[in-house]
Amino acid sequence: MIDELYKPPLALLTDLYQLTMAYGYWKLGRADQQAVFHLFFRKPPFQGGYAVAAGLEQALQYLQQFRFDSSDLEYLASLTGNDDAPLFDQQFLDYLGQLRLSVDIDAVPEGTVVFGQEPLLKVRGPILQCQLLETPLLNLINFQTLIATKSARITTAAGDDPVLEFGLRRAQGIDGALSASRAAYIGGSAATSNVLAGKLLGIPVKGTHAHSWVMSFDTEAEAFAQYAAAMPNNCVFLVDTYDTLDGVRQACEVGKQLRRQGHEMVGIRLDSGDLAYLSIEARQILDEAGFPQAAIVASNDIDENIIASLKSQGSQITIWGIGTKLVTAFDQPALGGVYKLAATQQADGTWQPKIKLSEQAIKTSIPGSLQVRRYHSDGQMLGDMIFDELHGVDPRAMIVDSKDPTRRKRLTHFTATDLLENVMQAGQRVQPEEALTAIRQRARQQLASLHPTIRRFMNPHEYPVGLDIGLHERRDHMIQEARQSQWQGKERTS
Ligand SMILES: Nc1ncnc2c1ncn2[C@@H]1O[C@H](COP(=O)(O)OP(=O)(O)OP(=O)(O)O)[C@@H](O)[C@H]1O
Ligand SMILES: O=P(O)(O)OC[C@H]1O[C@H](OP(=O)(O)OP(=O)(O)O)[C@H](O)[C@@H]1O
Ligand SMILES: O=C(O)c1cccnc1
Ligand SMILES: [Mg+2]
Repeated sequence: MIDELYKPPLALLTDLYQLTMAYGYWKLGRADQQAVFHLFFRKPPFQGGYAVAAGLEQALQYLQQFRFDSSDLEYLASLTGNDDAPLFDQQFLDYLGQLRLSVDIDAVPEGTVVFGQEPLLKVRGPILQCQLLETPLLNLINFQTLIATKSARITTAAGDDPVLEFGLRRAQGIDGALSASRAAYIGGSAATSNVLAGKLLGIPVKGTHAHSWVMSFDTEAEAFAQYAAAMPNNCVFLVDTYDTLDGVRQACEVGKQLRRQGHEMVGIRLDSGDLAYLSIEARQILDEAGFPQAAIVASNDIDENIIASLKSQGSQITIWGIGTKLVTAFDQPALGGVYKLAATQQADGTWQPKIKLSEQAIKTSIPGSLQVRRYHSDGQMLGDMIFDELHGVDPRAMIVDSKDPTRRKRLTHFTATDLLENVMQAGQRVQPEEALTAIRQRARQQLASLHPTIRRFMNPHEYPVGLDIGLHERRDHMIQEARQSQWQGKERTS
């Protein structure tokens, strides 16, 4: 069953409406019309000030295996419309059978800190292909970006203390667990309890023991002693099965025996009760017993806000075990990333920018073939400019806030980097897989170069992101024109 579910090709892992549109383009002879789509989110998750991009590697792997096999085509042939006739012509299904991706993709590298409205991915190629990819790309990028961001918040709160990701049992199924472990690691967690994620993705694995181990013996002292005998080099004793502080004393006794045998107890784990009070008391007991280096691991429904609170209470926790709240992104379980058409090529070869209007300014799309230019100075990120590569950057070097055009900022005399890099050309991957450790390091470095007020959990300072002033003016013009033609249309029909 698991093998069957995840066996490529996975071209059917899309919404049916992508195939109904693909069919329409094919019938109209427009399948190969060139188009540009952008994948972006509008607002960072968790009411925060930033997000950490993740999931590109899995997206590229998806694209590399993309094709419809005969069983996919047989299934599509079985679909019918409301007249019970087949939904798709056989010639279209033959076309899908032959289809190989020829799109170009530019993407921000994983681990990049990104903001609302900025394309994380730009797909350029035949409109039929671009459209089919909307759903799988969103599926693959939205979730990992969400979890990498949650992990960045949690690890920021933890500071120099390691965060262990313990989420497998609460994750959204098998793939939800594996991709959450990967994204959590990108966002800064130090290890996972998920052994399969360790094997498949090379993430360090860590584990202590559960209450059941203690409960299976007559006494806690015996449980710790037997655990130490079995695994003297990995002793983190869970001390809260009966009486937490008594448990810490028992752990110290076994720690002393271990030391006599030439091993050192790693620490203890607290999994209930007042974690500030208990960690402070536990620290004192451990120190007095000669274990000032022993770690105090804490788990139990912890998130970034609880970490911050515990730290402000002077807690002595040194390692954080975080499951549910991390891998389910508990307080915001989905990132609202979207994938929008932004330009099409005309018969004469020129590109026509496309715009979608909305009552809400933030939902009016940004037309063109976009790139993001990031300005920095002295290791600090200062602002991002979204510009249209078809026009280049306006010499006025000014960004305009797309939500409030009165807010403008000049960006000159700084170093600039363009964030989107070419990762796929004519359907072929052109960048090798990046090491997860390098991606994690990129996230770490970029988070460090963000002003702390932007990293704040509550009501963060807004990082300056704006449209190149030329792009802003062209977009504004398109908005006015689109509104006007709508009014004229209404007048004609009324
Ligand atoms: N000092 C503290 N300050 C703020 N939050 C805390 C503090 N100590 C523990 N917490 C958090 O409070 C919540 C306590 O949850 P709950 O009442 O379900 O746990 P418990 O009764 O201590 O343990 P359990 O039910 O697992 O035996 C957890 O989310 C925990 O992380
Ligand atoms: O709390 P999380 O952040 O999800 O971390 C993982 C939790 O999983 C384990 O217990 P489990 O929740 O299975 O049982 P318990 O709550 O009864 O200890 C562990 O003891 C943690 O409490
Ligand atoms: O190793 C642990 O302590 C652990 C692993 C998974 C879930 N909770 C705790
Ligand atoms: Mg629990």
